[in-house]
Amino acid sequence: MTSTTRHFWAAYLDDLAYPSVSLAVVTSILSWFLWVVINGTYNLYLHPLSKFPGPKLAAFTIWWKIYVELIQKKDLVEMLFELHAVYGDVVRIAPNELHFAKPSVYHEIHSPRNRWSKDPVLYNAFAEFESSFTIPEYHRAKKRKDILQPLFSRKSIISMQHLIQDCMDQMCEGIAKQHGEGKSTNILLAFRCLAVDTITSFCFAKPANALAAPDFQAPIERAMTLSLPMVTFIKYFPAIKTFVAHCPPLLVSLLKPGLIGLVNMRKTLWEQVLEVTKHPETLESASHPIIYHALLNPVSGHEIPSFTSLRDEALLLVFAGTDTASNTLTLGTIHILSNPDIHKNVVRELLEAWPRLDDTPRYEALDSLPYLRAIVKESLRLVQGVVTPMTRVVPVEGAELGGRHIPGGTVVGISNSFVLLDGSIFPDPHSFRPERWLEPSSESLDHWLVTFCKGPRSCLGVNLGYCELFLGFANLFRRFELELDGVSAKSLRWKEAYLPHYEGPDLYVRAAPRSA
Ligand code: HEM
Repeated sequence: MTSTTRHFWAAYLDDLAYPSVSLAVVTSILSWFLWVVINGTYNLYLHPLSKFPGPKLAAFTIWWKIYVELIQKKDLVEMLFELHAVYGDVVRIAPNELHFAKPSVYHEIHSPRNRWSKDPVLYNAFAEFESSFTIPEYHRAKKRKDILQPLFSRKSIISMQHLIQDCMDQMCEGIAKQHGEGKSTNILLAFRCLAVDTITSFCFAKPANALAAPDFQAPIERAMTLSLPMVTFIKYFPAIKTFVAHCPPLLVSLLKPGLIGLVNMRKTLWEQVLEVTKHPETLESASHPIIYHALLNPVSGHEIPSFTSLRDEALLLVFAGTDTASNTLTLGTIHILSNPDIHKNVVRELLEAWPRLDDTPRYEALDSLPYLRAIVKESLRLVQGVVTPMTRVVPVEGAELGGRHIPGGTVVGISNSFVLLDGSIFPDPHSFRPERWLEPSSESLDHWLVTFCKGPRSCLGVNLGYCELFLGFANLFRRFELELDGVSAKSLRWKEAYLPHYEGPDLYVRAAPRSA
């Protein structure tokens, strides 16, 4: 024993005789260490998942995954591809979590027959209270989604498409104005502003007015961009979420000035919730049906959500509908402009279907254009929607996945990337090839287009999403002659932050308005 260790133990034994703060600290650390070792040993050798392959450290402790994501700053999905190459189709990536690689397992996990819960660890990171997105249990989430579903049905979207077209018109005016000033357009910013105004005008009849910001530099856009990467931290350290949610606006603006747009947006949404809950009669003055008509309707036989839950529902809808749609439009636009043949084909089809610029076609007409349809699908495929595995919890009785029995309580997932980038389903999967959706056998591909997820927890906003994509591509490519300004499809770089989070250079596009 060295003299230092001798000294430590002597002090420790002294403390035992005369308990003190230092004794409490040392005892807590030793107990914690002992607990980690006992728990880790149980996880390795006795846990129901101990027979599944994977890195030993991942099986031992959740800290391995935290280390990879937060310290190494590696994308989880990138690591998953590496792990499957070593360990095969099923990998244990945390003490109680399995990830699968076979695309067929996607339809087993997200089967319409399943009533599985969402994994609370992941989904609690998104909001403090309940919303259709974050309620873990199927039955409770279904009740909430059933209330909202009619508003987001295809019929409802078709009847309210003028709201979306109004946002398109405003975006196109902004782009034309930039052209008039001799500027190129940052197309990602333009689409983000478009998406946030569309969702806020559709859901609340209160557009965020992001499209009115000069050069699409809207504070709300900036704030949403800054806040998304926080999800990766918050899922492991949920206390951060509570801190941020209760932080006085002044402190937020001092700590992270970019987040002030979010503070303002929350304030606006919450004031509306306060107004409609206190004075439901104000809903009569709304210009069209909004989410509160459904959520606060006592005759529908549903429980009326609490004030806090309504608040979080509103905020989550804005987040769910903004980056998803704008990422898809951006990725598609940059790929189309990087491929002259694809560009020519889509413009030719649009000029035929939309001969006079003043006669803007309706969504139903655009939806039937085969090449535009192929563009929309290929953009959805390559953008992938959500890249982090959308984890679900296997019910107590266990389940068969990929031909193996999975014990009840296991957290299971398969990232969208393992389906949408699978070369046996989509040959040359990293290339943007709309033609793949036009080939005779392409109908069977729809089964694998999982960008909106599948099953009972699939996207509530799928119809609104499709309408935005068809109108977005059609308006941009019909109304403008476009070319890339110093970027290409190779510039597109994304980092995983649950969604793909754009990290590449600013995506400038020169957009000259067509005269007819
Ligand atoms: C291109 C556009 C969109 C894509 C690719 C997309 C994709 C997805 C995906 C993959 C999920 C499953 C998430 C998970 O379980 O972790 C989801 C769920 C959801 N989406 Fe979308 N979405 C889009 C647009 C929208 C829009 C416009 C809204 C607005 C209403 C919306 C609202 C929701 C909601 C509320 C859920 C939660 C459903 C549930 O948990 O049962 N999405 N979306």
